[in-house]
Amino acid sequence: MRRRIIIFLALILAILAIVIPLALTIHFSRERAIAAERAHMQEYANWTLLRAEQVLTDAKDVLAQVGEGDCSVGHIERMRQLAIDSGAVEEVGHYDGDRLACTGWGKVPADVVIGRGTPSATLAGGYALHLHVKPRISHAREVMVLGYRDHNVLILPQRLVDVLSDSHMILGIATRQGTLIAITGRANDGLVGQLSRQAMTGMDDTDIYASVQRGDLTAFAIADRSAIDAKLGSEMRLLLPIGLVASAILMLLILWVSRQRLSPEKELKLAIRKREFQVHYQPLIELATGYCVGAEALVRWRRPDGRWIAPDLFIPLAEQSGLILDITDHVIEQVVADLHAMLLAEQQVHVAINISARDLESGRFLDVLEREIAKAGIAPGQIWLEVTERSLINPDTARATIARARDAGHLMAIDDFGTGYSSLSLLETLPLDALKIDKCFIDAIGRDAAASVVTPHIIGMGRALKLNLIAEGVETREQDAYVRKAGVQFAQGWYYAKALPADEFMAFYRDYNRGKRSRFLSVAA
Ligand SMILES: Nc1nc2c(ncn2[C@@H]2O[C@H](COP(=O)(O)O[C@H]3[C@@H](O)[C@H](n4cnc5c(=O)[nH]c(N)nc54)O[C@@H]3COP(=O)(O)O)[C@@H](O)[C@H]2O)c(=O)[nH]1
Repeated sequence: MRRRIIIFLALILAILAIVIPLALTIHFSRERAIAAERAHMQEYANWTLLRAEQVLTDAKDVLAQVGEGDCSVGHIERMRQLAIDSGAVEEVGHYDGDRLACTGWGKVPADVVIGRGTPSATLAGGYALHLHVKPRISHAREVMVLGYRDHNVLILPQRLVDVLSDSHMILGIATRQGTLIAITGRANDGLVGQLSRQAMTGMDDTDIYASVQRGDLTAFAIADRSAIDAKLGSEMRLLLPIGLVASAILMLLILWVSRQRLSPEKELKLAIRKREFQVHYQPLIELATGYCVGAEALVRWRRPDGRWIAPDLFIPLAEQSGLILDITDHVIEQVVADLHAMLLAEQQVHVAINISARDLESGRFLDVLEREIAKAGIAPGQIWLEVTERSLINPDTARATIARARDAGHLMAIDDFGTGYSSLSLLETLPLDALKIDKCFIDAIGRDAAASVVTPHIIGMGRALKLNLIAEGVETREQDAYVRKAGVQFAQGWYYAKALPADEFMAFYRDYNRGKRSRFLSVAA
C-alpha cells in the first residue's frame, strides 16, 4: 500500500517535474518577448523623436539664416537657395505685416492674399506651428508651416517620421499637447490620441506600443501583437534548454528520493518507527514431563496492508544495516508487555529471545532487558537468550556479553547448533546453558540422508558439553520418539504447535498442560 502510494506520488511529481518547468519556460519566454518588443517600440519612438527634432532644428536654422528681407531679388534668391540647401524645408516665405509677400519662388501676386492664420501650436522659442496647410504658391502636397517673426518655412510632415524600421510598425509624431503632426500608417484613433498625449508603453488585444516625450514633441511606435509571437520563438530557443535541464534535475531528484523511500532499508526503518512488528510464541515442550514449559519469541512484520512478512526476509537486512538493535529492543518490550502477567503467575515458564551478532557486539539489549523485566517484576531466569553459532564470529566480545547476561541471571542457548562450524573447544570456553539442535538434523531422522548419520554425533556433542538439549523443528511422531529416546530434554516444532500470537499461546499453554499440572509440579520440584 505504502509502496503504491510512493509510486503514485512519484509519478505525479514526475509529471509535475515535466509540466512546471515547461510551463515556466513558456511563461518567461512570453514575458521576455513582450518586454523585448516593448523596448523595441520604445527604441523606435526614440528614433522618430530624434528624426523630428533634427528636421525642426534644420528648419529653425533656415529661419535663423534668412535674416531681414524686403522681397528684393537678393532676398528671394537667398530664400530659394536656403530651401534647396536644406534637406528639411520645401520652401521659405516672407511676410509683410500679416500678408505673405514673397517666397523662394518670387513675389506673391497682388491678387493672392495669404494671411498668417491661427497656429495649431506654439513651440518653445516663439515658433508658430501650422498643421495641414495646402500651399497655394507651389501647389505642393499638404505641409506643415513653421513661422518665426517675418519668415516661415514649409515642411513635408512625412520628413519627421521617415525612419527606416526593421519590421512592420507605425511611427508617429505629435505636439506635446497631443496634436498629431505625422503618422506613417493607419492606426486606432483612440490609441493614437492616447500615445500622443503621454509617454507610455503597453499592449492591448491587437497592438503593442510605446511613446516618448521630449521638448515640444511626443513620438510613438505601434506594432501588431503578432510581433511578440515572432520573438517568442527565439526566446523559447534560449530558455527551453534551461527548462529541460531543470526538468531532468527534478526527475533525477524524484527518482533518487523515491528509490530511497522504496529501499527495503528505508521501509524497515519506517516500520520500526511505526512499530509494525509483532511477536509470536512457539511453545517449548519438556519431553520428560510432556509439559509446555516456555516459548521462543519469534518476530513478524505486519505491513499496513495486513500482509505478514517472515523474519527470514527482513532479519538478514536488519542485521546487515544495524537496525536489528532496534528490532531486538522492540521484541524485548513486546515480550514483557504480552507475557508479564503469565510469567509472574507461572514462575516455571520461560521465554527465549533471539539475539543477533550485532546485539552481542553492542550489549545494549541487556540494558533494555534489565530495565523492562525490573519494571514488570519478572525473574531474570525466566528470560532465556538464544544466539546462533554464526553470531560468534567475534568470540571475545560474544563471551563478555554472554557472561554479563548470565551474571544477570539469564540462561544462554546456542541456536541452530551443528550448522555454524563452531569448534568444540570454542563452545567449551563459553558460559552456556543449552544447545538447540538445528532443524536439518531433526529432519534427517528416519531418512536415508547424510545428515541422519551426523544427528547422533550432534546430540553426543551437546551431551559432552554437559548442556541442556533442545530439538527444534520436530514435525513428526517418529522425530519426537527419537529425541525422547536420545535423552534430549526439550523440543519445539509443528508436531506440538506452530508459533502463535500471545493470547493463543497462553490459551495453548493452559489447554496443553491441563490435567498434567500435579505431575508437572512434582517434576519441577
Ligand atoms: N535476531 C532475531 N531473529 C529472529 C527473531 N525472530 C525470528 N528470528 C529468526 O528468523 C528466522 C526465521 O524465523 P521464523 O520464520 O519465525 O521461523 C521459526 C519457526 O517458525 C520455524 N519452525 C519451528 N518449528 C518448525 C517446524 O516444525 N517446521 C518448520 N518448517 N519450521 C519450524 O523455525 C524458526 C525458528 O528458528 P530458530 O530461531 O532457529 O529456533 C529464524 O532463524 C529465527 O531465529 C528475532 O526476534 N530476532
